Amino acid sequence: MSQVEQQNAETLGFQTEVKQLLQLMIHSLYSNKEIFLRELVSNASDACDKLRFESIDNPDLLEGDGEMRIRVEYDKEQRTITISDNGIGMSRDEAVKNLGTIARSGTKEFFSQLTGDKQKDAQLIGQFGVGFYSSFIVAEKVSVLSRRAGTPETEGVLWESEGQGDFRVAPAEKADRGTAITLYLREEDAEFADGWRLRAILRRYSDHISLPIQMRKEDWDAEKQEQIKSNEWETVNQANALWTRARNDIEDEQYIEFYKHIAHDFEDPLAWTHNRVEGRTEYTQLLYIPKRAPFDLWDRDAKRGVKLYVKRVFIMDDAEQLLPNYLRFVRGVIDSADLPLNVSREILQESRDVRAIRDGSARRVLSLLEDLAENEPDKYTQFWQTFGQVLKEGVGEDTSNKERIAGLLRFASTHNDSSVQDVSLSDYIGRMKEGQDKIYYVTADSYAAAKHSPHLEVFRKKGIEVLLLSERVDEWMLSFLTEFDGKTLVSVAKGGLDLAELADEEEKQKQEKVAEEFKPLVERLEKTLGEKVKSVRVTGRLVDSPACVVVDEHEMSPHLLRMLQAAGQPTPDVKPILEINPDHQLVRRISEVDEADFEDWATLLLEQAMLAEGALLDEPAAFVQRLNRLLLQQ
Ligand SMILES: Nc1ncnc2c1ncn2[C@@H]1O[C@H](COP(=O)(O)OP(=O)(O)OP(=O)(O)O)[C@@H](O)[C@H]1O
Repeated sequence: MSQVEQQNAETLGFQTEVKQLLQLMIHSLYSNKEIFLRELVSNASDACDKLRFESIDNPDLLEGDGEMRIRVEYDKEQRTITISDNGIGMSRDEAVKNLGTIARSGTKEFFSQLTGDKQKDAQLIGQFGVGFYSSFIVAEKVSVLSRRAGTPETEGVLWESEGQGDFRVAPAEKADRGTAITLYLREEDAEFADGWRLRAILRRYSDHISLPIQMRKEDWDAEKQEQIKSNEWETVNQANALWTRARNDIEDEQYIEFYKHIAHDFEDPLAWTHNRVEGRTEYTQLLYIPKRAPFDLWDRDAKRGVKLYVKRVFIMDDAEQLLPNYLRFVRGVIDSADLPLNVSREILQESRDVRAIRDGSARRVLSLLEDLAENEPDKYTQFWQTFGQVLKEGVGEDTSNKERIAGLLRFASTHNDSSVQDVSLSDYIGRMKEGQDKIYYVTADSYAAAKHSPHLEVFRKKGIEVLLLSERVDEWMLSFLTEFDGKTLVSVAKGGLDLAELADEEEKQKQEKVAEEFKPLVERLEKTLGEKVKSVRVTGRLVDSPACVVVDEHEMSPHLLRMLQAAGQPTPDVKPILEINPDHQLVRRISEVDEADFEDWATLLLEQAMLAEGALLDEPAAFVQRLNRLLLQQ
């Protein structure tokens, strides 16, 4: 009979998401079952870290025992494994909340991305993190006996579940604080209740855990021909903080496992950097770049990934002051030798040491990225695809490193005619035409809109490269990035575009002549369109399109205006400048139409220019009527 089937026991349902996660996990993660141990040891280690931190202010919590440790026991006959820790433990309410619900940011995104394809979903689950629930990959029943540090022995809790729809909780006695989790293994998973097997898994996945992980010592009994457990405990991992070891003494495999522990990620990291910084502020940093984006990457208030330690004592998770926001995808550990142990978030905000750590860490991450970009371009491309948009925020956020961040940016460009963002500003400069001293770009709502922008026509004709920008953050970023390596960045959609530098004498003369010739039409258009435009002028920038709209150099681009409007922000009233292509048949035709039709033609010219540029028309129905009227005249 189950231990929980007694008085005062309560049966509660799992949150729907937990049920779903359990189902998915059992069916998707069967090929990598042994990870359950890593997850449980990782939680046990976190629980000890939390207690150590809370006990700085409240030493009574330690109940006279400050030696944290994790123990792993097994019973072959009973087919059980028990993982116990003397960490912070859980009260009844905490057990119900923590082991019955998922309250993590990104949960909604995670569930919305599931496909039903086992392999893909397994990967997603890995990214999301399975934690405690991974016990059910191998266990048909799990029982958790826990008591929060500092509470009476009678206030323990026993939690039990078969990992189906519900779980049971009941009050329980527990002499020592902390948590003991017992897995009742499924018959087919009995192999895990074995000393060799458990030791091997612990060494493989949990060697970096800084607390001792202990198992009962075992000796070979020649007579019985089996391993006999003694009462003595032995430590089976190295049990010192990985980041305190010398780089040469750490295998890549160990770095990778450590990453999985701190980042709660199944995937290997993309790259890492590990350094001891000496001097006025002393600290050790071990920082990782993940391969995949977490589910809450776009949530600027989501947890950050850097854990703060002070002299190897865990202080806090997601210490946002340790890295600038635009590097929020970085995971890792920073261990300071200077900060006080009782440091609070408020102190962190003001500390000079923290500022030094933050600057130093940002520089390290940028060096790591520069190194990847130069020496491992494939990895850098992967990085850029995943986190490029976040890094772009740095151009505006981190003035002291602006030039370095700009050097790391990658763009789609007319040069390779593909949506892949792999052109750097230096690549662009290296390909500049003779006489060209500006970096040209276009911004639009999508790659396709950017690529087909009428503003590009003359650049195509002259073979001048233009960067194609279509991410939301781009406009904002460009307002900070006006120059790179002494070259100004110029939007091809802004009025002041001076292509004179690229036109020869003959062309210039021709343009002036044409402008004179079209003066009457320009004036007529201006009069007819009135308030709808700021002005009308002849342009040399178009080849295939009859007209386009531009804004003045210092005005907000139409794309930015639209983004602000969509976000409900107030926007200035910016009127477009209509530019017409004197070589286009339609433009020639307009100069010849009857006065009665002229307004329709003029308005249509403006409207189609706006549509081509990605704008929404104020009166789309009127546009359609106008178009139909003119079509029927043919
Ligand atoms: N050994 C333990 N001692 C105390 N609390 C624990 C222990 N194991 C789990 N918990 C509590 O249960 C919560 C849920 O654990 P779970 O492993 O599902 O998720 P997590 O550790 O928060 O995140 P992840 O899924 O990324 O590992 C933990 O956040 C912690 O509060």
